[in-house]
Amino acid sequence: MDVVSWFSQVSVVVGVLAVCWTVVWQNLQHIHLQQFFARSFNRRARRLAAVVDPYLSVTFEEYEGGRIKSSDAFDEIKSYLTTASTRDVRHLRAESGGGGRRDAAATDRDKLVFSMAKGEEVADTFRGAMVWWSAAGVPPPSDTVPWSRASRAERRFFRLEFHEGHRDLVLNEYLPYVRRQGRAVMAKNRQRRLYTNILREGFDDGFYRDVWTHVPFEHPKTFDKLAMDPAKKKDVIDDLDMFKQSKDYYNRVGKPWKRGYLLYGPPGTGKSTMVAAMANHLGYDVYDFELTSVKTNTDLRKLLIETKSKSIMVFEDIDCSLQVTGKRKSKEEEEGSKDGNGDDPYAAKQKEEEEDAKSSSKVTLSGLLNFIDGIWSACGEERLVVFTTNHVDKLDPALIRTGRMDKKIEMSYCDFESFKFLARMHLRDDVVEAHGAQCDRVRALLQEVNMVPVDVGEHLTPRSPDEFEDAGPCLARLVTALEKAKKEAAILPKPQAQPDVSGIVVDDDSNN
Ligand SMILES: Nc1ncnc2c1ncn2[C@@H]1O[C@H](COP(=O)(O)OP(=O)(O)OP(=O)(O)O)[C@@H](O)[C@H]1O
Ligand SMILES: [Mg+2]
Repeated sequence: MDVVSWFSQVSVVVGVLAVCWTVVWQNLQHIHLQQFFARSFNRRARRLAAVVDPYLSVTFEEYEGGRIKSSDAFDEIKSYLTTASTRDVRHLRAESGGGGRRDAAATDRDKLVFSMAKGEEVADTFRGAMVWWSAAGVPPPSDTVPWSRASRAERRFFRLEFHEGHRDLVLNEYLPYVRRQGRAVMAKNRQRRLYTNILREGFDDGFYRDVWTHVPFEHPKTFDKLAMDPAKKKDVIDDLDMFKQSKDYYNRVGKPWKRGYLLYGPPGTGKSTMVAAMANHLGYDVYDFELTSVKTNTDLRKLLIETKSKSIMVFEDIDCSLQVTGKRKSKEEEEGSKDGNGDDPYAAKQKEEEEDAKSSSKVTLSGLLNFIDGIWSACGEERLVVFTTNHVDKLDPALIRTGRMDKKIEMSYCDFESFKFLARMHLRDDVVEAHGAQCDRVRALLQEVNMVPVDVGEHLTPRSPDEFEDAGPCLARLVTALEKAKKEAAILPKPQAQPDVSGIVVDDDSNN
């Protein structure tokens, strides 16, 4: 007799016993000795069950903690089973893996990661103990909200079965081993991701599966392709490296392992590009927070809870996303109306539309401050919070004080060093030496006019294959553009330099 049919016969016997017990129990309702019989019968039934079915099981559900957060254990087990299951299982689930890593070899990019499909079972051994994993899913309860896709999703889980005699080994040693191995597999197959939060109606049903959507993160920018002052660049890279290695330090001082960066400067100076370079340098995922799509502080917290460790949380153009400009904003508005701007119907309409867009988000400054360093900010670790802005002077000082924004980096207009860097990147390594006269002219002009790196790069981009060989026309285009900008600058007032906020220290009185 094989094991399966033996078990099915045993199950029948146990089933019959269970029915008998129910009948006896119902008939004992009115008998005085009910409690005595119940206790002793239960004890014997448990012993009998242990003899006929000495197997225990542990279930790992995909969502835990009241279904707020996807379970790390579930993900780790899923990854562990990719190695254990592929040989023995007939039905597999396939996902792309490894392709999001910039260092991934071309063959890695085609790689797929397999895991067990629902209904499959696989055996595993650990120090002589045999265990069985199965993948299953149950339909959602019938009373879920009909329009919410998340709530209609199946509840997936893994079940582990093992002999009672291996209880301690499995619970205390095998499962921690599985989680460690799973994490290692996840790190190996990790496909870096760029997440975005999209507005979802009706997701507030206790099941927050879809608050983030993602695509593979494949931005090609790295620090060695970013034009900025070499000393400043080195400082940023050192700071990032230090942060990555500082787990013990953060533990020792009792601070959540995270760091805030403020990138500020005119449009086109490389702030967003710097975020991509940071993510590539650290190997982190990027969460792009679109605050205008976040309705309330509570929704912002839900988004935070669903972010994973080793990630960069970016708030682009923070001054436009939210009313974080504090009292200064209303003062400006007052001044604006005094200037008579209110008479311009086009400007008034545009302003109204902007206000409408902002008012769809009820995220407040204090909500954002709490997000950065409130009690919830400590869930997860190894994360950067990055704000970018074109108008650093408009931000509420509480938002950017040290401790919230630990490092403030100004991205500025192109200087001659940055020009040489961009010229070598876009054209040839020897371009500066080969076109000395034109480059000297560029140097002189850059001292007189401001041009952002994106524009310098655009003029230096070759427009025909010949221009790769001879950089003259590209440099000439740049010189012409700079001369034109100089003429215009002579007529228009010079743009104001960004204020220095690097050492700003502000009282923390707006976090209440
Ligand atoms: N310092 C730089 N080094 C190399 N490339 C740059 C630099 N600055 C800008 N660029 C190029 O210019 C383009 C625009 O840059 P980016 O989007 O990073 O600017 P930004 O500062 O974020 O602008 P905005 O304030 O409008 O968001 C990118 O394609 C980038 O490659
Ligand atoms: Mg940008």
